[in-house]
Amino acid sequence: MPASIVIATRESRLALWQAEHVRGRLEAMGEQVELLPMTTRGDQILDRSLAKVGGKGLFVKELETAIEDGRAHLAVHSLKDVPMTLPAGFELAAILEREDPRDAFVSNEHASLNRLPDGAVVGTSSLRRVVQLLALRPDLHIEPLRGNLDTRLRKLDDGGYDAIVLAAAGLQRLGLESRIRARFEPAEMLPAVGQGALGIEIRRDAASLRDRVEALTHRPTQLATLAERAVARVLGGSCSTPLAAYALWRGDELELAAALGDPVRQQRPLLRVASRTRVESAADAERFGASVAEALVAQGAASYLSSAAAA
Ligand SMILES: NCc1[nH]cc(CCC(=O)O)c1CC(=O)O
Repeated sequence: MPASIVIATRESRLALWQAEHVRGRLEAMGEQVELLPMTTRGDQILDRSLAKVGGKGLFVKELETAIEDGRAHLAVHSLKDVPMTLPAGFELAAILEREDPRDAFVSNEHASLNRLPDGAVVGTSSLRRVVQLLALRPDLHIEPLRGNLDTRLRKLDDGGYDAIVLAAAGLQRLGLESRIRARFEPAEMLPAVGQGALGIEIRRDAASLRDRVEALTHRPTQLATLAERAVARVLGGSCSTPLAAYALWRGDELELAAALGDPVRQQRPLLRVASRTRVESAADAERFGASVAEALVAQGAASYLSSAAAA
């Protein structure tokens, strides 16, 4: 019996829930597991938009250092926070079954986006959510909203916003489902790449650990999210790119939808692509995602993306 597996985790309630969830799954397979909680730069910086301070990688870097140093063996991430290309020497050893991928409308006074009064204030710092909210309701005032889930809910309750938008999966994991007033259908608010799924990161040279962990992979989620991640990778997306991509199984075919907004001219019409094909392997999924990215390029994605570079 090998020694216990150490999971490096952020200390937010959501990160701890996710790490505990994976601990439970591994223990059910007979593994011994310990958690190593740590604070990351991304958790410390709450006053600036993530896009400006270095992106989502900020939440991941310290965890990777702990794995590199041998203080921990793996990290559990919300897949949507994992950069499209991992640093050399790391890989995703498992992708767990996706939970609710949708975005949630959260408000104390209002039942849904459609019922918000003209000019209402909606909180989100996600450019993906901003451009899709404005496409649905050009009258809205969007205000930045950062912090972990509890912080964002407190800022709503303090009266700074009429409504906020959060991932349903995060709220559900923390037992905060009752805060959800409405769920957006993917057709109106397309989820982020990987939203609702968990990924397990290990060192690429940890072959025996990979063998022990990869049994947690849910193959349909893995293929769907590989396709989504390929869209973002081919477009060269970062978190300053208002990109959404969501893949859904229809029998043995994968249906992949993607939407791209302009990060600067946020009212510009979104570019949208939806396509469906048979997917049987990781290579199929990545090719499919790349073809959807190419379709966005054919619609003029470059002019949307160069807006980000100029900003
Ligand atoms: N960006 C932060 C983040 N990363 C993962 C989730 C939710 C859980 C998930 O999507 O798996 C959230 C909160 C949110 O976007 O509202």
